Amino acid sequence: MKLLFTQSAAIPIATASLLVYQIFKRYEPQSIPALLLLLLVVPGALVPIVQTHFITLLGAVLTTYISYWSLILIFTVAYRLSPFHPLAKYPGPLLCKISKIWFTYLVGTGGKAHLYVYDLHKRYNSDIVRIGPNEISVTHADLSNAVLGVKGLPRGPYYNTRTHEAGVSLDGLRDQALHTVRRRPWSRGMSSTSMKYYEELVHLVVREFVTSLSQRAGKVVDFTEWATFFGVDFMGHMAFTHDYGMIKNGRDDLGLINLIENAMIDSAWISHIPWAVNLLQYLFGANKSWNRIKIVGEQTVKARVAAGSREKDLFYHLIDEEGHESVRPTVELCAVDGQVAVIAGADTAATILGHLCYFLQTNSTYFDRLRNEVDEKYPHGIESNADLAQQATMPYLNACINEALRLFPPVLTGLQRRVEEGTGGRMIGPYFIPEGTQVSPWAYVVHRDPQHYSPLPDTFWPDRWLSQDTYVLPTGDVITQDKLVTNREVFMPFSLGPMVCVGKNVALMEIRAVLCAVVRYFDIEVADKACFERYESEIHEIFTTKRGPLPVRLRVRMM
Ligand code: HEM
Repeated sequence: MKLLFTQSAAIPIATASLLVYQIFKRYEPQSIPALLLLLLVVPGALVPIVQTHFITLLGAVLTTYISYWSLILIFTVAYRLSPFHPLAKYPGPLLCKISKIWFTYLVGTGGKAHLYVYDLHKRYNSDIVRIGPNEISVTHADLSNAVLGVKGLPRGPYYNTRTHEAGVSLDGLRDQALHTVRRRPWSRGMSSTSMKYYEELVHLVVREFVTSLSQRAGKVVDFTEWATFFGVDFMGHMAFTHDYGMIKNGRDDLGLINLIENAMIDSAWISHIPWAVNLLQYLFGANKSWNRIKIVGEQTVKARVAAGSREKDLFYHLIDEEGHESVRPTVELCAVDGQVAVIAGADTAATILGHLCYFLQTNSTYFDRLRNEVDEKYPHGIESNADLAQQATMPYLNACINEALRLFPPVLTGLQRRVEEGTGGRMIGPYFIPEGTQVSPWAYVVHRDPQHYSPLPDTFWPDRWLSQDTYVLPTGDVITQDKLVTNREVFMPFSLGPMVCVGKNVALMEIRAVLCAVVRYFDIEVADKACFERYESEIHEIFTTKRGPLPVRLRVRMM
């Protein structure tokens, strides 16, 4: 009687799986045809070779496929855990070393990956921890130079998901040279002349925001929701001269906010396993929310193109109306980039406004200090002094904003970069990082590292951003300046270097303007204490930030 599985059957299967494992290790194939070929066709081709060693065809098929796949897995895991792996000397949890699937699971099921990475750095007491087989999180100060800086690293495969039918959006471009070219129209859209125009828009939308909230004075409003109304309406005006009307109507008729949130949730976890994107989309249509956003975006762009360039909004620059570029970008690609602006700009600015409402309401001394500064600056109301650039010089206002951005950067995820093959590796401070490694600095983790921000790195304490000789800590203790560490070099809520947020100045302008207006014109009363108490625990990482409600009652103070 023939044996079920003899040595002569095992040799071809083991050899093929070892070869295919090497292909996976070296080339990381991601296309569906390549995956089908390597995972289904190759073992299928082995069946006739080994079939004679089996009693039944079914036995041959099952044994071949199962042992082929198992061997590939065993080779993979053994190498990743072995001392021969190039990242072997860096600490990290076993499951992270074995596969990125564990980390993806954490992102997809809990939205608390930022806390996980924070804990890992504490647990291993290390500047570098392994969060994937070929990925590290880094907190060393040199990240601002060696990872994100001008001579830093290109983006990693996390960004592969930002490929649309019309092309790759600016925020997904991994090729540094191409990124520089594509960023040019954006930079023109952020010039000082453009900023003057956006300043008018900020005034317009802030005025509408204050008016609409005054009409609801005494009633409960959710500040998280209203901040998002502001963010979306402002970006609509800025990007497309389009009014989404959320502030005016006090609601989101298009359901755009939910769509954006769902799209971010989907891409937050899928982006960690870019090799599976095609498969997941094919099997589960994992792109549904993005497709809906695309439809809404296309309608906005159609209306914008039909209306023509009445104003020099961001789209005017993206579409290159002034003809600066030798090759004009397509309307479709500009539409994608314009939508990116709305998605990247609306929710992030709103997030920080919500965080500020939370922190200042739970620390009334900070709120009072801020109000004193604003009242002093605007004794006759904000309209009397319309130059928003002056708000950049208000020390306490900016200290509060920086502190909120430090503790809860709206882009909560790590900004993945990659040491490309053929570069010979990269030094980050004293650490050698081999080729083929994904390097992710997580602003949330870097900003809470006591080597960069101390004392009380986990506490909201705006004073750390002020320049003084002595400081009174929230604990009541007094420290001198030499005991304070505030490392501005690694302050990265907007990222750093050539891929720094292109909307940083606009974002700061809006945030300052809204915060000044709210503090100047309203008394704020917490309407549901429980929501405020659980606010921090309801913060979830979805690339950006998913946050809970902040129900407040506003009373008009003075106009
Ligand atoms: C508080 C508000 C904001 C924060 C915290 C923020 C944060 C960031 C961060 C961290 C990045 C880098 C992301 C990465 O490399 O994956 C980024 C990129 C970007 N942001 Fe912002 N952002 C804000 C507001 C805005 C606004 C208002 C706009 C639009 C006008 C905008 C447009 C963009 C774009 C287009 C990119 C991609 C830049 C590039 O690839 O060159 N952001 N932002």
